[in-house]
Amino acid sequence: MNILEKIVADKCKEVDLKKSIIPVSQLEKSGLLERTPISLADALQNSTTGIIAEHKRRSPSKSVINQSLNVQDVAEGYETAGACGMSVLTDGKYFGGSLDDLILARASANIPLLRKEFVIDEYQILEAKAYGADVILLIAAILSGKEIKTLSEFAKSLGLDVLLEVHDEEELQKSIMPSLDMLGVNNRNLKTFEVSLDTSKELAAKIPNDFVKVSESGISNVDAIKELRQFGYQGFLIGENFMKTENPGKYAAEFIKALES
Ligand SMILES: O=C(O)c1ccccc1NCC(=O)[C@H](O)[C@H](O)COP(=O)(O)O
Repeated sequence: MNILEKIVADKCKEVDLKKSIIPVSQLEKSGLLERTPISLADALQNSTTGIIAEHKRRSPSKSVINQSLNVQDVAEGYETAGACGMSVLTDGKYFGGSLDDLILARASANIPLLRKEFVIDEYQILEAKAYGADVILLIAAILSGKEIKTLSEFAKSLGLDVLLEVHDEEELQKSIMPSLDMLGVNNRNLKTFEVSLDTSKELAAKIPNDFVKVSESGISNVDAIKELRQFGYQGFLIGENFMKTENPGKYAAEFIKALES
């Protein structure tokens, strides 16, 4: 089994357990689904920088990145820095995240929040909305075209934006559908962890212009963003480069200032 298969196998068990503890009917009755989400796609289209800054404590590829930070400080720092949106990893076993992180980020920042999760079930989308997210991620490498359609249409019915992530042309071809808002190209191969920004450059022309293009992973400097913009990218998801510093918000502010100059 590769790491992605292991994550998905664990996720299936986790979702089944959660459904038995907090059933869908309870989530629906909670009143938590009433909030009107903020669109990340709109924010990216109206932005001059397009930074989506991530909260990421650890990862399968890098092990520990930063476990000593308070998620509320990070969220506040990212908003003050001028990030367009924030990505919050909610997987516990592999990334050290949780839904509590999402709640705390929501309480501290009024920018679009992406629930960064391995979504395989509508239940996780309901959770995303209930805990304050504005956007969900769907990963083409772990879903069929039919699943992408069902899950993205469900997210849209709740008013959430959908970011669909691909890593190659085959994943892209099975995924293009009107219920997606943003198409993200992950520069990291999630099976081998190899990272190359060429992945974004090579796939750019194959992504229809109806979608906001987002480049994800391995972005560590302003010049890389300036180059990716030439390929039509409007969003840039950055995790480790911010999170490995003592003060991600302060570092993101310097990064964004440099991007604007
Ligand atoms: O980051 C990993 O090691 C990883 C492994 C397996 C599945 C997903 C993984 N990462 C999720 C992401 O896509 C990144 O956190 C995100 O794009 C930011 O990447 P980076 O700026 O390189 O931290």
